[in-house]
Amino acid sequence: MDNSLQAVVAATVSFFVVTLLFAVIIMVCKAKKKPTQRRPQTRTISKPKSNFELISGESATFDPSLNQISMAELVIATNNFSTDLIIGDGSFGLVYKAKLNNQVTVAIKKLDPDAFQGFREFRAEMETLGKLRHKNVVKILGYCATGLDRVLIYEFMERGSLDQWLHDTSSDVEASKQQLVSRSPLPWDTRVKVCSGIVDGLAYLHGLDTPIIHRDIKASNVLLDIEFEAHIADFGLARRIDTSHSHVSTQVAGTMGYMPPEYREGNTAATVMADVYSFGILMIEIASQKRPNWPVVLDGEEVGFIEWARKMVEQNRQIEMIHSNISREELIADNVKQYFKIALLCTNENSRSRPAMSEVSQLLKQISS
Ligand SMILES: Nc1ncnc2c1ncn2[C@@H]1O[C@H](COP(=O)(O)OP(=O)(O)OP(=O)(O)O)[C@@H](O)[C@H]1O
Repeated sequence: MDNSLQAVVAATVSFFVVTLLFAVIIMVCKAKKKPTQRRPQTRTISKPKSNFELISGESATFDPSLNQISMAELVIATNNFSTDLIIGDGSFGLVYKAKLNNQVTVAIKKLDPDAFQGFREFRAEMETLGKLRHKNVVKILGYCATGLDRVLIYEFMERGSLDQWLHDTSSDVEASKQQLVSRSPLPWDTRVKVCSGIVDGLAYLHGLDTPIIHRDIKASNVLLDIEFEAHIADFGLARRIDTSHSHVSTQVAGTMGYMPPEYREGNTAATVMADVYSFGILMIEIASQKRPNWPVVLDGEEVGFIEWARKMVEQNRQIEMIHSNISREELIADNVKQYFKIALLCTNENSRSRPAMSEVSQLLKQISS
C-alpha cells in the first residue's frame, strides 16, 4: 500500500471513530434528560390518588375543585353497590342513594362499563355540569374514575325525578319507593313552581357566554328537592355553542315526543330553540299528566299530543286539559289560560317565533305571583 492510500484509510477510520464517539455522547445526554422531559401518560387534577386513572387528557376540561372520591369509599357507602340502595335505572347505569364519609347523602350514578356511551356520558357531565353553578341545575359533588369504572356523585334530590310524580313509574325501580319521600298528586301551584325552576335553569344555560343547549329536556331529567325546587339533570347530550354562530350542526338528539318539528324536517342544527320547544311540551305534560309520546283521544279520535293541546286551547277547554287529580278549586281560569298560552308559544312550529327562556321566565312569574 502506498503512502497516499494509507493516509486515505487512516482518515476514513478516524472519521468513523469520531462520528461513533459523537453518537455515543448524544445518546448518553438524551438518556440523562429523558425523565424530566417525559409527559405523564395519565393526567390528574389536583389530588392524585393511587386508584385514579383517567384516560390521557380526560381531566383537562373538568372543574379542578370537583372531589375525587375513592372506589373504596363508594364501596363502603353503597354496601358494595347493594341493590337495596338503588333509586334509579337510567340508560347509562344504576343510581344509588348513599351517605359518604362526610355524612352527606348523595346520589351515586355508576356508569355501565360495558357501554361506550358511558364514557361519553361521564365526559359530557364533567365538562358541562361539572362547571355549572345554579340553583336549578343539579350539582355534581364528585367523581371516581378507576380502571374502567366511571362514577358520578350528585347532590341527592329527596323527591326524585319529576316523571315519578306525573306518571306511574313504580315498575321501573321498586326499591325507589323506600328511598324517596312518598308521592301524592302535585298541587297546581307546585306545578307552576316546578316550571319556573326549569325555566330559570334553562335561562341560565342559554344565557352563558358560551350558551349550553341541553337537548334532552323531559320529565325524567328534572329532579326535585325537598322544597319541590326543580333541578335540571342529565347533560349527556348537552352541547356548548359558539356565540359567533347561532347553532351547531350535530346529529338529531333528544327523546320522542319532546323533539321539535324542525328535526323531522331534517334540520339537525342544535339551537336553544329546541330546548324551548321541549320545555313547552313538558309544561303541557306537567299540567295534563299525559305522556308526550302517546296519542291522545280527542272527541273520539286519536290525535298527537301537541295537536290535542292546540285543539283544546282553540276550543277554550284549558281547564279540561288539566289532570283530574288537581282540585278545580285550586285553579284560576285566567292563570290556566296564560299557562297554556306560554306552552303553545314555546311549541310554535316556527322556531324563530318561540320566546327566549328569559322571556318565558317573566311570563310565568305573572301566573305564580
Ligand atoms: N341526584 C339524584 N337524586 C335523587 N335521585 C336521582 C338523582 N339522579 C338520578 N336519580 C334517580 O335515578 C333515576 C335514573 O336517573 P338517570 O339520570 O340515570 O336516568 P334517566 O334520566 O331517568 O333516564 P335516561 O338516562 O334514559 O335519560 C332518576 O329518574 C331518578 O329517579
